[in-house]
Amino acid sequence: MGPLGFSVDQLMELAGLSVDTAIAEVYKSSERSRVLAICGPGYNGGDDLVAAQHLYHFGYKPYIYYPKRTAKPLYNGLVTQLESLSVPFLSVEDVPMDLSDIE
Ligand SMILES: NC(=O)C1=CN([C@@H]2O[C@H](COP(=O)(O)OP(=O)(O)OC[C@H]3O[C@@H](n4cnc5c(N)ncnc54)[C@H](O)[C@@H]3O)[C@@H](O)[C@H]2O)[C@H](O)CC1
Repeated sequence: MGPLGFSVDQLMELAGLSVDTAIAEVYKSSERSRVLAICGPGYNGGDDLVAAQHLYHFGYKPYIYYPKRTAKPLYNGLVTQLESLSVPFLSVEDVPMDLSDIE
Protein backbone atom coordinates (compact mmCIF):
# COMPACT_ATOMS: atom_id res chain seq x y z
CA MET A 1 0.00 0.00 0.00
CA GLY A 2 1.49 3.34 -1.06
CA PRO A 3 1.22 6.69 0.77
CA LEU A 4 -2.02 7.58 -1.02
CA GLY A 5 -3.68 4.28 -0.12
CA PHE A 6 -3.56 2.64 -3.54
CA SER A 7 -2.78 -1.08 -3.53
CA VAL A 8 -0.56 -2.67 -6.20
CA ASP A 9 -3.56 -4.58 -7.55
CA GLN A 10 -5.51 -1.37 -7.91
CA LEU A 11 -2.66 0.46 -9.67
CA MET A 12 -2.15 -2.51 -11.97
CA GLU A 13 -5.81 -2.59 -12.95
CA LEU A 14 -5.79 1.15 -13.62
CA ALA A 15 -2.57 0.95 -15.66
CA GLY A 16 -3.80 -2.01 -17.72
CA LEU A 17 -7.18 -0.47 -18.39
CA SER A 18 -5.58 2.86 -19.34
CA VAL A 19 -3.41 1.10 -21.93
CA ASP A 20 -6.50 -0.60 -23.32
CA THR A 21 -8.51 2.56 -23.69
CA ALA A 22 -5.61 4.07 -25.65
CA ILE A 23 -5.33 0.97 -27.87
CA ALA A 24 -9.08 0.93 -28.46
CA GLU A 25 -9.01 4.57 -29.49
CA VAL A 26 -6.28 4.01 -32.09
CA TYR A 27 -6.97 0.45 -33.33
CA LYS A 28 -10.55 -0.65 -33.84
CA SER A 29 -11.01 -4.32 -32.92
CA SER A 30 -13.06 -4.79 -36.10
CA GLU A 31 -10.01 -3.80 -38.19
CA ARG A 32 -7.08 -5.07 -36.13
CA SER A 33 -7.98 -7.58 -33.50
CA ARG A 34 -4.81 -9.57 -32.77
CA VAL A 35 -2.60 -8.25 -29.97
CA LEU A 36 0.67 -9.73 -28.69
CA ALA A 37 1.36 -8.89 -25.03
CA ILE A 38 5.05 -9.41 -24.24
CA CYS A 39 5.17 -9.56 -20.44
CA GLY A 40 8.24 -9.29 -18.23
CA PRO A 41 8.44 -10.39 -14.58
CA GLY A 42 7.89 -6.95 -13.01
CA TYR A 43 5.01 -4.56 -12.53
CA ASN A 44 5.05 -3.62 -16.21
CA GLY A 45 4.48 -7.27 -17.05
CA GLY A 46 1.59 -7.40 -14.57
CA ASP A 47 0.11 -4.32 -16.23
CA ASP A 48 0.34 -6.19 -19.55
CA LEU A 49 -1.45 -9.25 -18.17
CA VAL A 50 -4.26 -7.01 -16.93
CA ALA A 51 -4.34 -5.18 -20.26
CA ALA A 52 -4.63 -8.46 -22.17
CA GLN A 53 -7.60 -9.50 -20.07
CA HIS A 54 -9.49 -6.25 -20.69
CA LEU A 55 -8.61 -6.34 -24.40
CA TYR A 56 -10.21 -9.78 -24.59
CA HIS A 57 -13.40 -8.34 -23.12
CA PHE A 58 -13.20 -5.40 -25.54
CA GLY A 59 -13.35 -7.86 -28.45
CA TYR A 60 -9.65 -8.16 -29.31
CA LYS A 61 -7.77 -11.45 -29.63
CA PRO A 62 -4.80 -11.20 -27.27
CA TYR A 63 -1.84 -13.59 -27.21
CA ILE A 64 0.59 -13.65 -24.30
CA TYR A 65 4.33 -14.18 -24.31
CA TYR A 66 5.39 -14.39 -20.66
CA PRO A 67 8.68 -16.30 -20.50
CA LYS A 68 9.90 -15.31 -17.02
CA ARG A 69 6.96 -15.75 -14.69
CA THR A 70 6.65 -14.24 -11.24
CA ALA A 71 5.52 -16.70 -8.58
CA LYS A 72 3.34 -14.32 -6.57
CA PRO A 73 -0.39 -14.66 -5.91
CA LEU A 74 -1.23 -11.47 -7.83
CA TYR A 75 0.52 -12.71 -11.00
CA ASN A 76 -0.70 -16.29 -10.59
CA GLY A 77 -4.26 -14.97 -10.34
CA LEU A 78 -3.89 -12.95 -13.53
CA VAL A 79 -2.55 -16.01 -15.37
CA THR A 80 -5.44 -18.14 -14.08
CA GLN A 81 -7.95 -15.52 -15.23
CA LEU A 82 -6.43 -15.39 -18.72
CA GLU A 83 -6.29 -19.18 -18.94
CA SER A 84 -9.94 -19.38 -17.94
CA LEU A 85 -10.70 -17.15 -20.94
CA SER A 86 -8.59 -19.49 -23.15
CA VAL A 87 -6.23 -16.64 -24.01
CA PRO A 88 -3.20 -18.39 -25.58
CA PHE A 89 0.18 -18.30 -23.85
CA LEU A 90 2.86 -18.60 -26.52
CA SER A 91 6.19 -20.39 -26.19
CA VAL A 92 9.39 -18.89 -27.56
CA GLU A 93 9.06 -21.11 -30.65
CA ASP A 94 5.65 -19.59 -31.39
CA VAL A 95 6.87 -16.00 -31.40
CA PRO A 96 8.35 -14.85 -34.72
CA MET A 97 11.82 -13.34 -34.51
CA ASP A 98 10.75 -10.61 -36.92
CA LEU A 99 7.57 -8.94 -35.72
CA SER A 100 7.61 -6.30 -38.45
CA ASP A 101 5.45 -8.39 -40.81
CA ILE A 102 2.68 -8.82 -38.26
CA GLU A 103 -0.31 -6.59 -38.80
N1 LIG B 1 4.68 0.72 -7.76
C1 LIG B 1 3.54 0.08 -7.94
O1 LIG B 1 2.92 -0.30 -6.99
C2 LIG B 1 3.08 -0.19 -9.31
C3 LIG B 1 3.81 0.21 -10.40
N2 LIG B 1 3.44 -0.01 -11.68
C4 LIG B 1 4.26 0.42 -12.77
O2 LIG B 1 5.28 -0.55 -12.88
C5 LIG B 1 6.40 0.03 -13.52
C6 LIG B 1 7.70 -0.40 -12.88
O3 LIG B 1 7.69 -1.77 -12.62
P1 LIG B 1 8.99 -2.56 -12.10
O4 LIG B 1 8.53 -3.88 -11.62
O5 LIG B 1 9.74 -1.69 -11.17
O6 LIG B 1 9.88 -2.65 -13.39
P2 LIG B 1 9.74 -3.66 -14.58
O7 LIG B 1 8.34 -3.99 -14.93
O8 LIG B 1 10.61 -3.12 -15.68
O9 LIG B 1 10.36 -5.04 -14.06
C7 LIG B 1 11.68 -5.17 -13.49
C8 LIG B 1 11.99 -6.65 -13.45
O10 LIG B 1 12.23 -7.09 -14.76
C9 LIG B 1 13.43 -7.81 -14.78
N3 LIG B 1 14.04 -7.64 -16.09
C10 LIG B 1 14.42 -6.48 -16.67
N4 LIG B 1 14.92 -6.70 -17.89
C11 LIG B 1 14.85 -8.04 -18.11
C12 LIG B 1 15.22 -8.87 -19.17
N5 LIG B 1 15.76 -8.38 -20.29
N6 LIG B 1 15.02 -10.19 -19.07
C13 LIG B 1 14.46 -10.72 -17.96
N7 LIG B 1 14.10 -9.97 -16.86
C14 LIG B 1 14.30 -8.65 -16.96
C15 LIG B 1 14.26 -7.22 -13.67
O11 LIG B 1 15.21 -8.12 -13.22
C16 LIG B 1 13.22 -6.97 -12.62
O12 LIG B 1 12.95 -8.16 -11.88
C17 LIG B 1 6.24 1.52 -13.49
O13 LIG B 1 5.98 1.93 -14.80
C18 LIG B 1 5.01 1.74 -12.62
O14 LIG B 1 4.26 2.81 -13.15
C19 LIG B 1 2.29 -0.84 -12.01
O15 LIG B 1 1.38 -0.11 -12.78
C20 LIG B 1 1.62 -1.54 -10.84
C21 LIG B 1 1.79 -0.90 -9.51
